[in-house]
Amino acid sequence: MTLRQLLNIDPTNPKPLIAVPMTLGPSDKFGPFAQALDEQNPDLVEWRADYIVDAFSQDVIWQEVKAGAQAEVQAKEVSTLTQAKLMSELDTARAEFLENWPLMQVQIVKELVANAFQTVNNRPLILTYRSKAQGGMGELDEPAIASFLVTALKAGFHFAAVDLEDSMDEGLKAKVIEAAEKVKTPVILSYHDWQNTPKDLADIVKKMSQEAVQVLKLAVMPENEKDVDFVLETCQQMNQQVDQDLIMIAMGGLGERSRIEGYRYGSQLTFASLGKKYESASGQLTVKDLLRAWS
Ligand SMILES: O=C1C[C@@](O)(C(=O)O)C[C@@H](O)[C@@H]1O
Repeated sequence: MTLRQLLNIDPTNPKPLIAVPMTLGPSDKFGPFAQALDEQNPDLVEWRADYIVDAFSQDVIWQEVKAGAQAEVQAKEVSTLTQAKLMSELDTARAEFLENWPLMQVQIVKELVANAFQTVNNRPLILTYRSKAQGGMGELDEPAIASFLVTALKAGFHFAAVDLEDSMDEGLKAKVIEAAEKVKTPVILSYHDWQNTPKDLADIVKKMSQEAVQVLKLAVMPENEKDVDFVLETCQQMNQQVDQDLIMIAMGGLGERSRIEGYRYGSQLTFASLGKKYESASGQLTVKDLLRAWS
């Protein structure tokens, strides 16, 4: 099944799918992004949740709750001794907070997900949380990332696909895959190398294909034109050998042509940006430049 068929997006169109990243943080304006989306109308949006979710992590929210409680105590006209006593009660408050956190987290994630779907006007949305180690902005640890993804998948909105980092702990990966299966959301297993183009790229693809996922995505950094050819040729070759749909990208300026020509080698989706300020990886073209290159 092609990726277009799998995601049920205009299955007869011979061109690859175009996905634009939504890289909005808590203080960014969502309106201009939504407007650019309407104008450029890509097939999918990739919600890069790592740009926003960390601002609502357990740690951050606790610091806010604590600061609020401290300010309240300080505003009270009580003796220093009473103030000290009230402050010491913060420990109990912390324990209560931790107990309530799972429910709070569900509520927070629901609101973030609802907001993401509203911004993209219910277009097909890929759920992605990219960790710093894999070139993203996210600093949550792996259990927190897995918990976020599972909670987001269960939030009552249908994601077109969920991105899962191949480097994640096997047990946690299995939890996300299980949650995705339950809500019938395909999983894109992702591998990134921001430094090199690994010589054993084909073996990496084969190993990734052992997982119970529907799509494999590999984005690597080429050092020369040969590396770009190597990525494209490996994509073509692996298409014959693995069941999953493939997305293979050579990043950086050198790799630009892989984003334009990749589909001729069987790469079924290409990432492009709604404008330079929204790009999520080096070498990404704007949707306009990509369409120009194809015309
Ligand atoms: O994995 C990828 C591919 C990507 O890194 C790129 O090179 O276009 C962009 C990311 O947003 C996406 O999650």
